[in-house]
Amino acid sequence: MEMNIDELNEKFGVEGEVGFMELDGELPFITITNKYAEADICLYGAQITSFRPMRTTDVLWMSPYSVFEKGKAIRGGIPVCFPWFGPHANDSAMPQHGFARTSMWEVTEVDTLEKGETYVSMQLKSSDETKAYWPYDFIAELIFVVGDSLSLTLKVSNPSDSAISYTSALHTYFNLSAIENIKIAGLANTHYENQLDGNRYVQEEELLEISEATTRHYFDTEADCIIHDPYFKRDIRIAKDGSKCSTVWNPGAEACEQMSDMPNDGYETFVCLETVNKINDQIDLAPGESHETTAVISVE
Ligand SMILES: O=P(O)(O)OC[C@H]1O[C@H](O)[C@H](O)[C@@H](O)[C@@H]1O
Repeated sequence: MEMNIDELNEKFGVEGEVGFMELDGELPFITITNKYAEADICLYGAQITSFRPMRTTDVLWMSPYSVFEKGKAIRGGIPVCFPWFGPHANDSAMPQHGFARTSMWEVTEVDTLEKGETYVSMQLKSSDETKAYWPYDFIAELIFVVGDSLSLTLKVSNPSDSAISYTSALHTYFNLSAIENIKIAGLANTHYENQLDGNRYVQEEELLEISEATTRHYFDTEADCIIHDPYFKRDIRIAKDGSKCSTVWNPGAEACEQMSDMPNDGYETFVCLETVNKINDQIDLAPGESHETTAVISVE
């Protein structure tokens, strides 16, 4: 049973730190304020839409034209793509990026950790509704730790007695001063598939700069990536675990114009650098197994 705002506040609210409210329409959000940062997480999609370490501008980009309506994906923050990332493998009628981002998640725990960070866990379990898209049993948990860094972990468990396989992404939209100002470190000498021409390449440049529509899926990337943004005077570091694939996406001007939930110049102020399990890193879970994918985002 879905809990209402009063019930959520009663059960999980923490005076002065964690509250529940309807923001941007009728969708319920968790709002977090602690000594390190502020953050907003929507229960629809378990999607964090804002992470503001103290005295810095938002690390996450949100489209001002995003819709906040059940049945539609929220544009910005960190959508969770699961149990598939990208189009469905063999049925084009299925939703792009799976159903996790358009499902209501249940809050299972809220806690204040020893050093004052806020811990939130949310859960999405298989149901008749999810089985209409994907006929398997699963338990997905998304665990956030909001401190001076933001950590999120997608843990997927297989409670059934047959194997399951999935792909996923923590599809992070980073807020930039401007796309032409940034350089991304951490991807040099790695192989990638360019989704826009279907070919595979090696990135020879030390630093990636983005000057046109870009959709690259990098393999065997386990190192930290750093987005240097000199005009915002910050470096954003993305460390990860349990993921060997990273996707870099920016739609560029032309594709951006086609997207109704993004202003025409939206592409100028974000880049998606996504923590992915796909291509050579699909996850296969035997009965009883689980897998954790973690991204830790910090500002330097
Ligand atoms: O528009 P969405 O369904 O949210 O997808 C946005 C983008 O997500 C990923 O980065 C894919 O690689 C892109 O091909 C896609 O355009």
